[in-house]
Amino acid sequence: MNMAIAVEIRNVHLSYNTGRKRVDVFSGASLTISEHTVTAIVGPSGGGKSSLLNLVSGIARPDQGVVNVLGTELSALDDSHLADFRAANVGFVFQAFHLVPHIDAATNVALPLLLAGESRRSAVRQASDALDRIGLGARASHRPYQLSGGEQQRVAIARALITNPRLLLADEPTGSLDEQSADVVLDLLLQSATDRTVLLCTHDESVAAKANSVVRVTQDQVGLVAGL
Ligand SMILES: Nc1ncnc2c1ncn2[C@@H]1O[C@H](COP(=O)(O)OP(=O)(O)OP(=O)(O)O)[C@@H](O)[C@H]1O
Repeated sequence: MNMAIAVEIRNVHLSYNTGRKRVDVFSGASLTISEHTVTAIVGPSGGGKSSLLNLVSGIARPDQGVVNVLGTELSALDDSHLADFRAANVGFVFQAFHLVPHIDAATNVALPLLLAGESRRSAVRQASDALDRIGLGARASHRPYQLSGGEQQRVAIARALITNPRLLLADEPTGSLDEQSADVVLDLLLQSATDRTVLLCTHDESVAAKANSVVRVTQDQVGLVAGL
């Protein structure tokens, strides 16, 4: 099968400098991810899973090497163009949901559209439709603290997808959920891959087993262990 490439990482070196101490995370990592696939990123704590997502989103810049995302070489973009690229192409889901606490679910989902300049009326209508589609229509006017963890994560996914990004990055999206809620959230993420490329970090083997590909990240090594 000839698939387009969504992410290409070539000979990437990444280190963090904290005072006098330097942490080398990647020393020549390479990886290719096909479009419209779900890739699980697994590996030990501290191995570099979040760092890999940060490279792909441009939040972390490599010391050396190429990070090409959706055909764009990220090192060619300055911070402002990188922020535009991210807003247009990348959705994020985090383990801790990161919903804004004092606004309701519909407004949380509408936020990326409001930030992109859409009218409040149109943004909230689209957000309410998105919540309907994932079975949370009746919760649209609830604030995050009035929702279960699984419901909050579904709201966070709706928010990440509201701009229809080509790439969805999820960092331990099921890590703080019970098994049943985790299954619902994972299904939502998997379904979303029909229209986009999904990368998710996970400690959970059963989550990784549902992905198309599994990438193992250990200190200094990034490698495809299964899949496309
Ligand atoms: N901002 C930073 N400054 C210094 N070191 C950092 C920074 N961010 C991450 N590191 C270090 O880089 C290495 C990789 O961290 P990273 O968070 O990418 O790992 P991870 O696989 O996602 O870990 P976990 O599963 O525990 O979340 C670790 O040794 C970590 O301590």
